[in-house]
Amino acid sequence: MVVGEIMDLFNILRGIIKDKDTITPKEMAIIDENAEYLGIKKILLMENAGKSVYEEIKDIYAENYIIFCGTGNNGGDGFVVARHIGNAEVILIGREQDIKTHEARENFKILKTLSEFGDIKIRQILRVEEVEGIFKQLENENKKTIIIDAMIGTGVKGDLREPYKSIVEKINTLKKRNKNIFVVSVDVETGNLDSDLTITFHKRKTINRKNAIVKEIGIPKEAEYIVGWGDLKALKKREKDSHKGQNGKVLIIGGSREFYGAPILTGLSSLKIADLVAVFSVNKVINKINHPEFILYGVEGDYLSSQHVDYALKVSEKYDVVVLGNGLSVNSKTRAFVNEFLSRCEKKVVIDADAIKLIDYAEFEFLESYIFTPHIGEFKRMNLELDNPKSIKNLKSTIVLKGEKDIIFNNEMVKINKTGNAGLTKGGTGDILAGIIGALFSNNEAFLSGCCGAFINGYAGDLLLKEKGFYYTPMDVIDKIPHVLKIFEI
Ligand SMILES: NC(=O)C1=CN([C@@H]2O[C@H](COP(=O)(O)OP(=O)(O)OC[C@H]3O[C@@H](n4cnc5c(N)ncnc54)[C@H](O)[C@@H]3O)[C@@H](O)[C@H]2O)[C@@H](O)CC1
Ligand SMILES: [K+]
Repeated sequence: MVVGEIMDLFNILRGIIKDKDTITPKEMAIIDENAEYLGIKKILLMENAGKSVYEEIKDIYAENYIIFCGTGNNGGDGFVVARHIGNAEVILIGREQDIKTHEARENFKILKTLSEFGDIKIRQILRVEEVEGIFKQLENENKKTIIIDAMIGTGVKGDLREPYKSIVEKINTLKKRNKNIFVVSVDVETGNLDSDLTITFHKRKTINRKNAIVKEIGIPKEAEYIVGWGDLKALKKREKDSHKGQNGKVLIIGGSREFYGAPILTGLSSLKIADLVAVFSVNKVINKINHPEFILYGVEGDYLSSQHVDYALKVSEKYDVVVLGNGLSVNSKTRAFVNEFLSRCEKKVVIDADAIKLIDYAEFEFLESYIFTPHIGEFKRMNLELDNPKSIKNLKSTIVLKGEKDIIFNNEMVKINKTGNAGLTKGGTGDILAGIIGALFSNNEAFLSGCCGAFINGYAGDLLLKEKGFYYTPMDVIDKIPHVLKIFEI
């Protein structure tokens, strides 16, 4: 499939799977990072965010501006608003050295310099008692005052802690007592703050309690649908004190008399990420495996068949994810195995290669617990009518359609991945992708696992292209997986 065809297909899917109007903080963080992946710096977005708040409030009459800023990027937006207003009192909740991000720090430094010459005042506080005086004064203030809440935005975790909790309560009480106070929240209302106006960025957030005004801040629509390092950062982090098994247990079911290498490649790539990897196959394959890292389950015969289903199901109970299909061969025995296994298996399954060809799609239900990884030839057998919205609406499984660009979709989301190059057309690289996705799927949602798997696999190929040109092997790709994970600090 050439790139033009891939883009046509992608655009058909985008026509059916509509963008969401309201997004979660996690989705916003992915978009934000992927805007940077596309070359748009976060500090530019912060500038646009702060400026858009200023534009929205500049015509509201006020003589006083007090901006409460937290130590994350929501606070950073507040610093930008202060600079645009020009005569504001900024209250940083924390110390300068507590400011968490580069962008917020840069904007704070500018404000500090401005405060030496102009009408910006800065205070750094740790306890609510340090602002009691301000609240007392504001209670009897006759001048119109705008309080800006740049305390916490989409980075909120759990219930509000002090001193935020008390500051929010104080502002709520103050508003009831003095009608001259107008409260504006930046992006998200902090805690249960009773703000009069909320200005949110790019898209409405699921955690907005009020009807927020949405402002564009220069995030291109492509940042919503391209796979980038933002997706990788959304993967569940490996805990430092985690123990064996917590980072994924993957069972590879595949292999046959003819094809013994495919499940090994899948297993080896899974092993770079997951804690435990097992291979279930015919003994002809198992006997050829001499990797001490694998747990091995062998059965008699040339092919897996229906008589092996009970055992395969029993074994699969010990694992988080099954990767099914690599090197299985296509015949009546393996067809019976695949269909019976899937109809009885309740685990998450990555369905690849021959398994995609063997499924009887007439009675098949595309469950949420499945990820399919077809190339276009396999995809065509899957009985999905892409120009029929009904067919896509019922598609709960995630599909990773491999090609020069990979399209990842289900009935709610569609994304495209641009990592990878022509060196990845060699036999075996598809097995590697299935292994990576299987490992990620142990601890992450299907769609995110599909996106990140495609990105990691392609990026490994891109590193190799730089080093060796197009002539690298599947084993080289496997060896590069840890490098990719290190680059993106996964
Ligand atoms: N997503 C985007 O595209 C953009 C985001 N920007 C801003 O960045 C914000 C997100 O920034 P961050 O991810 O740095 O996070 P936030 O600044 O929203 O929040 C993180 C800070 O809040 C503290 N915090 C979190 N939960 C708390 C709780 N329960 N009690 C007390 N303190 C708590 C954290 O310790 C940290 O200091 C957005 O809301 C938005 O305002 C903008 O700069 C522009 C672009
Ligand atoms: K806020």
